[in-house]
Amino acid sequence: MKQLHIGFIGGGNMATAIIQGIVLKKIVPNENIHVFDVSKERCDYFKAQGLTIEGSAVELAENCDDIFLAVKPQIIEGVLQELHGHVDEHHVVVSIAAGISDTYIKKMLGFDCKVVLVMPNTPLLIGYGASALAKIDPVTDEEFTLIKNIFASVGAAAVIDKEKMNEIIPVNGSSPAFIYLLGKIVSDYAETLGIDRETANTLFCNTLIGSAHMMLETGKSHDELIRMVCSPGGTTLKLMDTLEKKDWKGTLEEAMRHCIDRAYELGR
Ligand SMILES: NC(=O)C1=CN([C@@H]2O[C@H](COP(=O)(O)OP(=O)(O)OC[C@H]3O[C@@H](n4cnc5c(N)ncnc54)[C@H](OP(=O)(O)O)[C@@H]3O)[C@@H](O)[C@H]2O)C=CC1
Ligand SMILES: O=C(O)[C@@H]1CCC=N1
Repeated sequence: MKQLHIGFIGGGNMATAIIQGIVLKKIVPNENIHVFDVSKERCDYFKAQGLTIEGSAVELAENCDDIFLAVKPQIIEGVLQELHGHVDEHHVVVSIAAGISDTYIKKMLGFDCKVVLVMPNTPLLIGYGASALAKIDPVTDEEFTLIKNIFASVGAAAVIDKEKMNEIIPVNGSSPAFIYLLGKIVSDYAETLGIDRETANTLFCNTLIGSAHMMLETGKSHDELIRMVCSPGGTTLKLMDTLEKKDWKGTLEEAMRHCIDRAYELGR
């Protein structure tokens, strides 16, 4: 069987994380992973790992079966203009760009090409990612499974409807930033109370891991889990009351809404 060649246009944060998964799981030999990036530093980095460096997006399309669009949404138009006429029925175009729809990609490439939309996140870098994928006709089950396996090899992978690709962004794509901010606030405040910063960070991060496992594995509802922490007349209730008074829920919902709105603004 012909060996598959997987190409990445853009070799930044997300591409590096996805490539790491492909390399770790030996999905294809390293030389079958192709990268085109305008940054020489990124190209040198991948070359040192035995990957194939391409001189342009067009060259990459000529040498690859799967083409990952891993550049910022703001520059995707130029990349798709370049690719026009160089993508054919055998290629699968995988877009991880926030807000960019399959309709736009197909329009820019000029035909009903194969597109898979993915919203990954940076924890993929260390194998603990969470990615949402949408399968779109005429991608075959076999082609989609291969792409899904790449993301599943570096974390959790869930299939969602393509119409919800923007709505999922605050759930898994952008949420790591919010979680890191939470970690920073907790560590900063603990420090002002005379607690060693590293100790606070270790305790809080392990609390995040443990709480995530409680949500995933106990079968208990979020409310039940909250009740288990809130002793009657105790400390947690005071914490929760304050959050409620400050409309923490409303603030977070608004933040998620603005995140989605921005995806629609970036999108075409
Ligand atoms: N970061 C995240 O957490 C997530 C990002 N995404 C999506 O992933 C995509 C990439 O994001 P991210 O990895 O963070 O971005 P990065 O900026 O880290 O990576 C993009 C890379 O593409 C290079 N580049 C710029 N223009 C071109 C071009 N014309 N051809 C080839 N390469 C080019 C950039 O080089 P230079 O820096 O020199 O311009 C950079 O190395 C975005 O569309 C984003 O929406 C999705 C989910 C999560
Ligand atoms: O901030 C962004 O636009 C990208 C998409 C999700 C995470 N980072």
